[in-house]
Order: sequence, then C-alpha cells, then structure tokens
Amino acid sequence: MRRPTSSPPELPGYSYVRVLGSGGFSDVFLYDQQLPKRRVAVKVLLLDELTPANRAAFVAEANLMAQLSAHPYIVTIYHADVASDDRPYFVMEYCSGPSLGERYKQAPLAVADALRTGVRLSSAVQTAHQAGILHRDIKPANVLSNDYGWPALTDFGISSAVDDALPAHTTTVAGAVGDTSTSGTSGQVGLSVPWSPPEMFEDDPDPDVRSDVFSLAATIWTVLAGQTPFEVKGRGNGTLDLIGRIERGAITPMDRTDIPRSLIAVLQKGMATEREDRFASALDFGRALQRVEMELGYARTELEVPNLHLEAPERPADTGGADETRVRQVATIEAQPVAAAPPPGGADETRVRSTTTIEAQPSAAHVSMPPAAPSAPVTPPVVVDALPSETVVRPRGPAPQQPPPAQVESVDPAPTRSGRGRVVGIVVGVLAALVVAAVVVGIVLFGGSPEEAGPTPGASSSPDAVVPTIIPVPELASAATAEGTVVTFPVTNPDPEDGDRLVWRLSRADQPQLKTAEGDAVVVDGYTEGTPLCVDIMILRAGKTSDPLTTCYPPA
Ligand SMILES: Nc1ncnc2c1ncn2[C@@H]1O[C@H](COP(=O)(O)OP(=O)(O)OP(=O)(O)O)[C@@H](O)[C@H]1O
Repeated sequence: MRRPTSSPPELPGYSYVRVLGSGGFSDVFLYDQQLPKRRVAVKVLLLDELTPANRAAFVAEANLMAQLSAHPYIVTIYHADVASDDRPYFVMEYCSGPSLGERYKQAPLAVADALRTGVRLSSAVQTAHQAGILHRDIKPANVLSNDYGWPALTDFGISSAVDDALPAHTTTVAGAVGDTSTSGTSGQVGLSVPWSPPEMFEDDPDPDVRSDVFSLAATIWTVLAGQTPFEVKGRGNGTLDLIGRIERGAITPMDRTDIPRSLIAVLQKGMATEREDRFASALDFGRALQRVEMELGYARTELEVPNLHLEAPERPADTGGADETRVRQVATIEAQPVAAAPPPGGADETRVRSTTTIEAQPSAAHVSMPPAAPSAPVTPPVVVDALPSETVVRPRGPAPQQPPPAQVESVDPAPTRSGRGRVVGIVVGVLAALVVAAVVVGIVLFGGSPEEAGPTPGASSSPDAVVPTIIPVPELASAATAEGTVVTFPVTNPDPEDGDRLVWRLSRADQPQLKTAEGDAVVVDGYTEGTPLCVDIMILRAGKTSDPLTTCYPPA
C-alpha cells in the first residue's frame, strides 16, 4: 500500500515546489534554489526511518553519488545536510525528463536511441567500476533523464535499509511482472529480479562488474522490447518464474523486426548466464554497442570514461608496467550498518543492503583487450585477471527455491543445467537457432576491442559496414550566435575531403532525423531564451558520419 508523502522540510535558501516521488525510505521533492537560481531535487529521509543505520546509509548514498557526480550520465549531488526537523536530506540535480522506466512503458525506444543510451550508461557504469563501486540495481527506473534528454544514472544501491514494506527498487517481483518496478516482495534483498543476473540468486552471491553488465544489457533489452527480457506475455511472470528463466538463460525473443542481429547478439552476450561468457567490463559492452552504431551508419556515441583517451587505440595486449600508475586507488566505501536481525525464519531475514565495494578497476588505459584476431576465441581482457573481486556482499537470506520443473513454461528451453550449470546463449522458441548463431557470430566478431577487431560486420551484409577510417569531428569556428529564435553555429572541418557534408540534429532523447547544413554553419530555428539549444554536428563522408560535436547555445 502506498504511504502518504511526508511533508517537505523548511530549507533555508530553497522554496518548496512539489513532490517528485517517493522511495521506500525517503521522499523526493522539487525545490527552487534561490542562489544560484535553479530547480533542484531534494531527497529527504523519512521521519519514521531515522534509525542510525538508515541515517548512515543515507549519508553513504550521498557520499557515493558525490564521488561520481562529475560524470555527465550520473545524477549530480550538490549538497547534503540535516533539516531543522532532524531529517537528513541531499540536494541533487533535478532530472526533469521521464525515467527510462516510464519511457519504455509508453513506447519501446528506437534502435539508435537505445544504442546511444546504452553507450552512455556503459560510460557511467564503467566510471563507477573504476572508482570501485558496483551499482547492483541497474534498471530502467533508475535511469532518469535531464533537461537535455541525457540519461542520468541514480540510486547507487546503498540507500535503503529495508523495512516490512520493501522499497520497490530493492525488492524482487512477486506476482505479475506487469509493473516490475513497483511491486511485491519475496525476501530477496538488494536486487530487482527482472534485471538481475543469475549469480544474485545464489545463497552467497558474489557480484562483480559483470553482474552490473548483465543488468545493463537487460535494461537496454527492456527499453527495446518494451518488456523485461525474461517476461513471457500470457504466462506466469512471478518471482520464481523469472528466476527460473534467468537461471536457464531463457530470454524471450524480441517481438520486433527492426533490431539488427548484431545488437541482439551483443545484448545476449551481456546477459549470458555464466559471467565468463559476458563482456568483461561495462566498457567492453559499450564498445560493442558502438560497433553496432557504426555498422548501422549512426554517429558513434562517445564513451565518457576517465582516462579513456590515454588508451592508444592500436595498442596490443596490455603490457602492464607503466600503465600501473594509471590505476586508481581502491575507493573504500564504508559498509552500511546492518539493521537489527529480524525474527528468524522470516521471509525478510536479511533486509539491509550493505555497500558493495570492489577494488577500483584499472582505468580504461589499463583495460586493454588481447590482440584478438577476428577469429580469436573470446579471451577475457587483462583486466579480468586483475579484476578484484573483493566484494562486500550484503547480508541476505537463503536464495529462493528453484521453481519445480512443472512450473516451467513449455516455451522455455529445457534446463541444461542443474542449479547453476553452464548455459550459454540459450534462446527461446523458433528464433533460437538464429539467435544462438548470432551470439556465436557476436562472440567471434566482438571478442576484441573495436580497434583491434578491425572491420566488424556484425549482422550487416556489407563487409565494410564498419569503416575503420577516422572521419574528423567538426569544430566550432567561433562562438554560436542567436538572433531571435535562430541560432547559428559556425563550424569548420579540420581535415576536409571532397564530398564531405555537415549534418546535424538536436541533441535530444528522441533522436531526431539528421539534417544537412548549408555551407559552413548549422542554423537552427527554435531557440527560446532560458532553454539551452544543443545540437550534435557531424561530418558525413561516404555515407558514414563522424563522432558528433555536441554544442549548445548559450554555451554551458
Ligand atoms: N534527481 C531527481 N530528479 C527528478 N526526480 C527524481 C530525482 N531523484 C528521484 N526522483 C523521483 O523520485 C522518485 C523516488 O526516488 P528515490 O531515489 O527515492 O527512488 P527509489 O529508488 O524508488 O527509492 P529508494 O531510494 O528508497 O530505493 C523516483 O522514482 C523519481 O521519480
């Protein structure tokens, strides 16, 4: 049952506007900040939840998000304090757009949009991993969007001490999966079943970066499919149904014809049942999505990961040595205090999530792939060995029981393992053979980094679908100017070739069509004062586009 929203606290320097939403332990309100003037979201711990453990968890969430706040695709924290009524709160970036959870329920995302979102989220998740933080609760509802339509990852998984009414984002789904983000409890803690990897259902889960990769892939699958990957329409989608399918790798085939097989293969690999069969890092997953973008002729979305630029694209296998200095320190996040143990045997025995820490991943500069020939088998990149798996796992109860075979839907493939045996690339129904083939192709073709793999045709019929030549990124020739509603962005091509053309589109979540610019400037009508107008400008050469120059008027 929904609880009433708490009253917004009096905060000096801020005026209350309205309620934005409620979590299990906190409410989020919109305020107007007076100086500097801007709208902010303020998350306030509930009065009823002011236990020392919850306070500590709340503060830990703020600290952890602050550590990652500079990232463009992670919600920014501005400030944290305790209100005069003793409730802790933190002030964060107001994300005015819908969450991915809201968006996919309205309509599945276009392929280009999902790819762009996937690469951006991969950047955010990789950045968290490099800082030593596992998110552990990546799902569409935890991806908000800001004024520019950019995704903003939130809810870093340490905020909730779970009470009788488990907060939606930390619970599993009982009953129908129709509203996967809001319903039910099952005694599982700290995970959202529809997007959780199978290892999270073990008695003593030991998640690592590949667990987040699974949830990331499941999130992108969800926004493309318009439903969660293990949900089967018209069949039982309760917690045990889902867990059974997740453990068997029984992904429901996508009911869309416009999704390239290469993208399906990437997502399948991201959601492989065994972690060894997944991408070794969020960075690798993001790169695989970039390859699909290139295969489809879309502009490649940048991976915004610290120190990524230090990685020489053509570098062969990691040589260690000098690179070691680039490895960031282990980020130590204090574990969340454990709440008093509930009565033994209760379904919610271990309700409190603790912070999950991992050793900081090497920076991207250190994460190099093996020198994979296109036909090379998948070899974990060097980082896997170095991958630290010191994970502070939350206390938790026993794993839920496997569904008995009788509960398994007939459309699911027969389990090929007992418990958590090895299953790779299991798919469902008549598309199974096709998709498995695509997975194999994906594994073979995507085993290496894009730089090493060279042309990566994926599902494209054209062998040169990925053009290895670099198309220069356009540069701003001078500052953009506005006249009324018309903004002019003067642009230069740093390395022009005959036939080059400038193309552009508004930087928006709904991925408008590319337009061709006349001459050396992009002229956009539609500026309104007070709302930045942002565009992605690219050079079009031989049917391929360069990376975008993303620029705004007025400049940020
Ligand atoms: N920065 C923000 N900008 C806009 N809306 C936000 C922001 N942060 C949270 N919200 C809204 O408030 C709701 C509750 O946020 P919260 O982080 O508490 O969610 P939760 O994950 O469901 O709860 P919990 O933190 O207890 O797990 C969200 O679903 C979202 O709609």
